[in-house]
Amino acid sequence: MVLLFVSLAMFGNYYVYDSLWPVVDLMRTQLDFSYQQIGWLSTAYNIAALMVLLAGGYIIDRWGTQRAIVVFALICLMAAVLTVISSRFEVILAGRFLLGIGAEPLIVAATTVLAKWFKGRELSFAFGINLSISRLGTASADWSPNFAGGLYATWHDPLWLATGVACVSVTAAILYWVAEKRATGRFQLATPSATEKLDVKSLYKFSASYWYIVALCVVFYATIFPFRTFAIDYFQQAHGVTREAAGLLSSMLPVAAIILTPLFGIWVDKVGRRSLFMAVGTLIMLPLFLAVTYLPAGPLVQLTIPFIGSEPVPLTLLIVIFMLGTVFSLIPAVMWPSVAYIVDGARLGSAYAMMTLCQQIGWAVVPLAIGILNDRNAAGPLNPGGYAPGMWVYTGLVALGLYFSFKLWQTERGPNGHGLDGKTMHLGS
Ligand SMILES: C[C@H](NC(=O)[C@@H](N)CCCCN)C(=O)O
Repeated sequence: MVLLFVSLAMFGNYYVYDSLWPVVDLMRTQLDFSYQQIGWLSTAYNIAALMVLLAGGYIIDRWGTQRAIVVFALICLMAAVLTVISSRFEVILAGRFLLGIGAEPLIVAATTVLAKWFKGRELSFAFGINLSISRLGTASADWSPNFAGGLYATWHDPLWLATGVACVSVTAAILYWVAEKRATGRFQLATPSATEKLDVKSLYKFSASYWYIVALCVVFYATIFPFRTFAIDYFQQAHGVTREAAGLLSSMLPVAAIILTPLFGIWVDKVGRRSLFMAVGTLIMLPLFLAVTYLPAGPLVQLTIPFIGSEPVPLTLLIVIFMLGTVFSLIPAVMWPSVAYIVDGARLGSAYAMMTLCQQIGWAVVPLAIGILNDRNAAGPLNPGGYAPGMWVYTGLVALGLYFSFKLWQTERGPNGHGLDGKTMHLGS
């Protein structure tokens, strides 16, 4: 029950975050927002998250996970309301900032709960379930133009729906509190160690391999999340597909991740070669953004997601997005657990906190840069070529990722390796 309720709280959290992307075109036409302003709505979340992550797990440790999760879910609900109640850009921006304050610590608190309940038992499986249910929130937001198409006459109605989903998140958080309270004393729970706290003093001791993984993490998420920010609008404007079809296409990323991430996890656990998998994933990703930009769209094919919708989409887009979804499953499935293999247990919290902090910095900068580039190049249905510079930025970032993953692979094959290129691995102390 704890896993279910915490995952439902995460479902709401991911839904609210991603609910903005299907209304980008409406915000541009009805509120006259520029792409740069849309970029700011993404960046504001990361700036807030950076500030909260710097405070570390202090609040969670002090309040306990029960109170912390309810409070963070309530902050997400207030953020959802603030994002929708006014047409003023500053108010919507404040809503996205508040969301960053609530959402990222909620993710940290949820991770702490899982560690508390499942450490020494089925922790990886519990993480997998939790991440899949969270990504279902992302997919549902992408599907909302299909199952709630009637709301898409205005930019605000879909965001009121997101506010309703945030209420589900708060309810789930309260139910988790009740469930854990009732279970206290009946189960022996682990006390999570310094999980997710940032211990700055110990950072200089991390190996080169760790920093290559962090660098890959930065460029990977600085590519994939900003691409998702603009993807639905980009498919509509540059490829002329409907919002419904664009939503289905965009949802291929989280849908692939829901299905493939656990499968890749099992595969990699079996065969090892983690650094090679990361390099191969990055290599597959390299041509994809240029492919959507320059390849012919190809014939229309029917994309059907059972119970959600069925829309005609260009074949080239479908193939590219499916490949991107595969990479979105492979790299996180290999990258995050790899850290646990090369950093010893006592410093794992700091290692993950540092990685998440760096992730936010890259993820903060790129949407803004893409927004500015789209505006400067007058990107739109009359000038689809205006989106190309942004696509080159993504490609440049992936090329950097390829360099980092190659360096990681090279290091791991040498005398300073930790066995990430080997077949079998043992977890650090
Ligand atoms: C596991 C990883 N999670 C994150 O990167 C979080 N810090 C932010 C997720 C925000 C999604 N709305 C992932 O999702 O791959």
